[in-house]
Amino acid sequence: MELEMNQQKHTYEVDDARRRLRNEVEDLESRHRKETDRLQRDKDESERKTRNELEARIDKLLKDHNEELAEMRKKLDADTEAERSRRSQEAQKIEDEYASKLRMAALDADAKQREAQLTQGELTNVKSELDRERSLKQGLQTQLTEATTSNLTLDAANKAMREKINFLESDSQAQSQAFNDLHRRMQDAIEAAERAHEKLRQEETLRRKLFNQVQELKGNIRVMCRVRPTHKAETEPAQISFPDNDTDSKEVSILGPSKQSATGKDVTAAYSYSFDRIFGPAAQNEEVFEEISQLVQSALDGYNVCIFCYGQTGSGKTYTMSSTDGMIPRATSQIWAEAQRLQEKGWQYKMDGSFIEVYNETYNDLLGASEDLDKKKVEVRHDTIKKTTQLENAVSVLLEGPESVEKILDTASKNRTVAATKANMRSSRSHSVFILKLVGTNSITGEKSEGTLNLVDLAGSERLEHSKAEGARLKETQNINKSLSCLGDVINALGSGKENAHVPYRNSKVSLSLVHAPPLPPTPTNFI
Ligand SMILES: Nc1ncnc2c1ncn2[C@@H]1O[C@H](COP(=O)(O)OP(=O)(O)OP(=O)(O)O)[C@@H](O)[C@H]1O
Repeated sequence: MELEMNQQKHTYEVDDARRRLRNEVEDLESRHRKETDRLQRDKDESERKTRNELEARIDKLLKDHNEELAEMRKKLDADTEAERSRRSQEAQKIEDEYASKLRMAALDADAKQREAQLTQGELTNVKSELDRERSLKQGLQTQLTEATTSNLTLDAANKAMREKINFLESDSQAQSQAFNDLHRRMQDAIEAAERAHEKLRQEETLRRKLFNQVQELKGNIRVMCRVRPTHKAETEPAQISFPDNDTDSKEVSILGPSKQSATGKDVTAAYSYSFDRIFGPAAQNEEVFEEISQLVQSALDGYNVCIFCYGQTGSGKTYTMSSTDGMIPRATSQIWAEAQRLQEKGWQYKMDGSFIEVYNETYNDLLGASEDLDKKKVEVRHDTIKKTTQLENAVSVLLEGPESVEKILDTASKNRTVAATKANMRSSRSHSVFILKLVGTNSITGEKSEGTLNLVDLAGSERLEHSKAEGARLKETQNINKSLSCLGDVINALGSGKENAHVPYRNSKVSLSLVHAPPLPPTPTNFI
């Protein structure tokens, strides 16, 4: 029992010892674990510190290294730059030396070339001197030969002269008589030529007078009619006949529309008109000009000539007046040629040309600047004391040859084109007046003449009721009709034949622009 109890006690003690041991082991293990953890932490901390220190050292080392590198690079750059500038200075020096050597060489070459040129010049001089000497020698030789020949000729002439002198001496009285006769005859011939010239001048004055008397006898006012050819577009042209086409060419007959008479017959009325001259559709501008060229001549003789073209729109007024072979170019070239011819007879002419447009009873200068159209105020002024008429504010061109006329017509045509863009059909709705002033003086006879040639292209003459015009067009048509009717009054007054009859020039701008001659009203004026 005691054994059992000892055994049990021993078991308890062993168990207790075991338990204690186990606890101690566990305690030891836990302390060991804690110690291991602490050690591990310490180790980690120490490693981290070491790593940080290492990294900081590496960074510092790297920074130091980079700085060192940058320093070295800077130094290297500076060294390189210094080396480069030293090298470029050296190169520049070499270049300068080379350039100066080149300059020297060029100067040398120039000097050599100049020397060569001088030598060449000298050589040429020597050559030309040699040539001169040669030709001098040749000339001298020729002269010598000629002198020898002329010596022989002179000898022969001398001999002949001696013989002649001998002959003349024997007949000198007869010779001097013949010479005196010849001299007298020559004086007579000179005097006869002088008389003939004088007579010619008198004849010219007489011719002028008679020529213009003939013109006046033909009528101061002449009315001619030109019928233009039918246009293709005209489907029902008027039936016109020319009964005396082969003789006088003064009659024209127009067939009216056919109507039924009271007896039921178709009758066609014929309307006949007579003029001073009729030009049919085949007539060319040349033929028309032949008829008026005598009037143009009168203008040179100091008369005032007006040539009008009147008719409805499209009837051929501009074609007759201003086409390239129309009356204006033809008249001016005839005047130019005639003025040249009259120079022989002592006449000198000054010719001034102006070209104006009368639109809506206002003057426009067709030779002025196109931008001045409808802006610049052109006026006609009469000086009743000086008995002169002036176009104020309008360009007047001195005619220095037929080409000046071309220039005038060209400028006028350009201005008319500009005007046409302002108002459609404006050229048909305006009158244009070409004015040529001709002032002549005769230095031999002392005569003077002052004439004017007016070539007028009138506006189209539509009837108001036919034109169906309204607004601006109505105003234009009224102005045209008024001016044409006033012009008719002027022509009637001039044609009345009454002396001192009042001529209403001032009632319209177009007639006013045609009064040019001193005294007012003008000296014989011819109209077509
Ligand atoms: N005799 C002619 N021979 C050939 N063609 C002509 C003749 N007359 C006129 N013409 C032609 O008829 C057309 C009208 O003529 P033009 O322009 O001269 O008429 P106008 O009377 O001046 O008209 P407007 O009053 O409109 O200015 C033009 O094409 C012109 O070339």
